[in-house]
Amino acid sequence: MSRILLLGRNGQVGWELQRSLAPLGELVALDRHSTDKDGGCGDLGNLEGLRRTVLQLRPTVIVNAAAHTAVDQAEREPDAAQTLNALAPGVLAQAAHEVGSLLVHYSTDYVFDGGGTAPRREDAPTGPLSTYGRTKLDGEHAITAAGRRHLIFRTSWVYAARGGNFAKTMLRLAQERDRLTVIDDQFGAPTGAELIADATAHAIRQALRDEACCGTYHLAAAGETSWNGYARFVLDTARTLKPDLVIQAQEVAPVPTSAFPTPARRPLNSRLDTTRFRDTFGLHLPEWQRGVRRMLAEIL
Ligand SMILES: NC(=O)C1=CN([C@@H]2O[C@H](COP(=O)(O)OP(=O)(O)OC[C@H]3O[C@@H](n4cnc5c(N)ncnc54)[C@H](OP(=O)(O)O)[C@@H]3O)[C@@H](O)[C@H]2O)C=CC1
Ligand SMILES: Cc1cn([C@H]2C[C@H](O)[C@@H](COP(=O)(O)OP(=O)(O)O[C@H]3O[C@@H](C)C(=O)[C@@H](O)[C@H]3O)O2)c(=O)[nH]c1=O
Repeated sequence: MSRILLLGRNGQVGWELQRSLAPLGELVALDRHSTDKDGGCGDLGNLEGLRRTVLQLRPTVIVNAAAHTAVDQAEREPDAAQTLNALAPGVLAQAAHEVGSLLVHYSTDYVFDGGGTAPRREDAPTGPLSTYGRTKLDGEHAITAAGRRHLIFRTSWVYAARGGNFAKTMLRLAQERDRLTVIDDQFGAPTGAELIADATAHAIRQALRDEACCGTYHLAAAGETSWNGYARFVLDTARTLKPDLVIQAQEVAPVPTSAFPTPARRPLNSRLDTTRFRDTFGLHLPEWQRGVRRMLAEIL
């Protein structure tokens, strides 16, 4: 029977993984507060504890859903971001190598520089614009350098019913303000944690049977929108699903990136080409609107 070690169990993706991974075997799900007493150390900042956890548990699969995901905050605390997003995945990869585990990890569209308009393939040149993107890319490199079989899923614009995300921010702001200003020149695909978790479980099953499936994959919902288009869709759908919801904002004004300065630069083109994922795992990735609608129906 497989033993699966899940790190970051309380995040958007981690929470959904608890559900999707449970049928695969014995699941040991940790968060940053988990200590030896309840089955290991789940703090990505404690590199020695993390390593000990893997060596003691000897899991068949390690799924790392924990990360430093506060994009602007990472500019102020690059060392913390580097430890969580780069050093910890490196330690996990090395320990996985020692005990023979398959390591599953998540990365981001923010490893790219956002040039052009075409969806990026996995082998496209990277060029992160932010500390978050750079540290996530360092994490990818640390995993591939360890030389053990792994799955790295680069995804984008993640949302879930549980946890904080852009869609929920828009819903909150639209109830407080008359007008929202939202960038309309950054493009990507909002991707549900539920979809990521289901696809991960499916891919793990396949990778345990067939080592050739290992590597880096783009895993994102189909279609594309801008943050502005996403915000409009969220508010329009919310109005339809819950007509008595008081939405103050009458306008979601489109603005260019230059008019919305943030500490971290974000890519203009976050489109991910998911052909490799589809061809390898044979899974249909639905249009982004479907999951967003479902999430809104759940939370409203
Ligand atoms: N969110 C997004 O838009 C995107 C995310 N990704 C990647 O997907 C993965 C999952 O992201 P998502 O679920 O959205 O992220 P969340 O921010 O929802 O969850 C991240 C989790 O990491 C945990 N964490 C933070 N610091 C530590 C630590 N020191 N030790 C252990 N756990 C820690 C957090 O714990 P706590 O709850 O206690 O803070 C949280 O549960 C990440 O690798 C992320 O980089 C990729 C593309 C887009
Ligand atoms: C709140 C707000 C944001 N924006 C812009 C800023 C930014 O360009 C974009 C998204 O803002 P956020 O800060 O919510 O999202 P951000 O934290 O940049 O989201 C990213 O998170 C990391 C973890 C990832 O890996 C990425 O795929 C991506 O999902 O929307 C507006 O234009 N108006 C607003 O009112």
